[in-house]
Amino acid sequence: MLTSTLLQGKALDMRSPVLSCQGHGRCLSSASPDTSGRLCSNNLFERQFLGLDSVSVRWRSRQGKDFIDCKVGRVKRILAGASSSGERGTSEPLTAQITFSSGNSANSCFEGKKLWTTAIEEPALPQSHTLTSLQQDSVVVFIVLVGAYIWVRLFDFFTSKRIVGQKLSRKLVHITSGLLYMLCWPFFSSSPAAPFIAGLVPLANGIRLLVYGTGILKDEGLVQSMSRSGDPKELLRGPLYYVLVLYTSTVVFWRQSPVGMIALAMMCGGDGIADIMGRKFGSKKLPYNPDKSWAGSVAMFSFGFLASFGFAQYFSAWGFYQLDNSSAAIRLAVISLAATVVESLPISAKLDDNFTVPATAFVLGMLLFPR
Ligand SMILES: Nc1ccn([C@@H]2O[C@H](COP(=O)(O)OP(=O)(O)OP(=O)(O)O)[C@@H](O)[C@H]2O)c(=O)n1
Ligand SMILES: C/C(=C\CO)CCC[C@H](C)CCC[C@H](C)CCCC(C)C
Repeated sequence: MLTSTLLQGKALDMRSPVLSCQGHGRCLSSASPDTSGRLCSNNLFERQFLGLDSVSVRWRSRQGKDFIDCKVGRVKRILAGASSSGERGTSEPLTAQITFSSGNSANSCFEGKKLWTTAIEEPALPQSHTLTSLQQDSVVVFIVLVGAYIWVRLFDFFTSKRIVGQKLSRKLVHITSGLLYMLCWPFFSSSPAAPFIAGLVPLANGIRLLVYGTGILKDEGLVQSMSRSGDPKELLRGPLYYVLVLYTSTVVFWRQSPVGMIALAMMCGGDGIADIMGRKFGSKKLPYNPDKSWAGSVAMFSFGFLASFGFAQYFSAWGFYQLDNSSAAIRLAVISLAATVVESLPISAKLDDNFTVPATAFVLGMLLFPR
């Protein structure tokens, strides 16, 4: 574990954080205040470091002649920089996202845009000791691809053995596939190529749906567990939209923004549970749509909100972003309500829920959770 010693005797610039010099490496002379840090949303400050594996930060803010010690900032995430080859060499710059907060209003400790940075020269680890980003992503994507194939085959089996009815099987695949896929996102590397490698999973399943949906190949089990009517062409609608939304959320938003996660939580969790609860308890129909019910919509709002809030905690725990829980809860509730209202409209015949629900979440998510 690295030990840390704060830079001593540095006349702190107004509201400039002091990055500690730490580790087994040799501390180089501290760099001059560097304005290259990028002010991220939600109190994240991103800064490229040379050769660092970890930094610890203490942010002090001067108010008059006194300093206010903010809560010790901590490194949320070291995002390994990658050279063109996608490999991280020890000489490659790293990006650390660091959170700051303070005993008083965060702003007073966060207005600074300058960082004192201290680079540490570290002995280059022999390549054999470090799994390169590409190796890590290749292993993870292979595991998830196999997992996806087995997961869908499992429901084929349950359906064929009549352990689970065809309608319920389809909905369980709908609910669980995307959420399980999202749970795997943190295991990919922090290379810029990682989301595109992870996106191979929905892409491969989309190709599978195209091949079986167009009849190029036949697979009765897959069709039964993925369609309502048993018509292979149905794979080219709801299921195909579903994997396209998974792919879009992965490559456009990935884990750095909650927007993609919210769309998947609403499409997979919310819309999926609406069907199950609506069919079971949906005796009271909506006044403007006899095909949908209050039970289904209430279930969609509740489960969609809980799923998105839960995944927000999950990704925050991994350090990908830091959300203020009360503010995030309100924004997530607004998005969940909007997506639920859109899903309840009598438009499913023309516009598939697997398009309208995530589209609503994408638009509102980008407005309420700007990058
Ligand atoms: N708000 C909702 C949503 C669904 N349902 C119930 O669930 C059934 C299927 O809902 P729907 O969203 O139409 O699912 P599908 O479109 O069939 O399935 P998918 O979204 O996977 O295409 C509806 O007929 C209804 O009985 C409901 O009662 N209330
Ligand atoms: C029936 C479905 C939607 C209609 O509303 C769901 C279709 C599911 C896809 C065919 C399979 C998707 C697999 C995921 C991309 C990856 C899941 C990985 C995880 C580890 C199970």
